[in-house]
Amino acid sequence: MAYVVVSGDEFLSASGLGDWRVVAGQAHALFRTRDFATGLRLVAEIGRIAEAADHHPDVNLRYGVVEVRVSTHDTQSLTTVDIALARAISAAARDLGVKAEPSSVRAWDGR
Ligand SMILES: C[C@H](O)[C@H](O)[C@H]1CNC2=NC(N)=NC(=O)C2=N1
Repeated sequence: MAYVVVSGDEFLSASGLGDWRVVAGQAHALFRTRDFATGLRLVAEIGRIAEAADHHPDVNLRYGVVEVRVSTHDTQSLTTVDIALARAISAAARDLGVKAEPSSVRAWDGR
């Protein structure tokens, strides 16, 4: 795929990405899901979105929390595809009544 690379600032200034923060070149969101079942539903929806787009985030499911990290592996950067994926993930969370907590975003291990 011909990716269009964007900087962290360009990613964050795209519309509809208020849930997201950029840490070490990757975009992160943290969703407070309140319980495990809601977290599982959000992860399932993220999986459906990722497979449809053939673009896959990293996901960390815990009790009450789903952390999501997005970047493009092929370019080792953020791209316009990450913008679309992040928007779709935020919309899925909103549809489930799940709120993001950008102030709690942190970097986590592994790429
Ligand atoms: C062949 C396939 O299209 C590629 O490997 C896709 C799959 N999913 C992907 N997901 C992400 N996040 N970055 C990629 O570069 C990527 N590449």
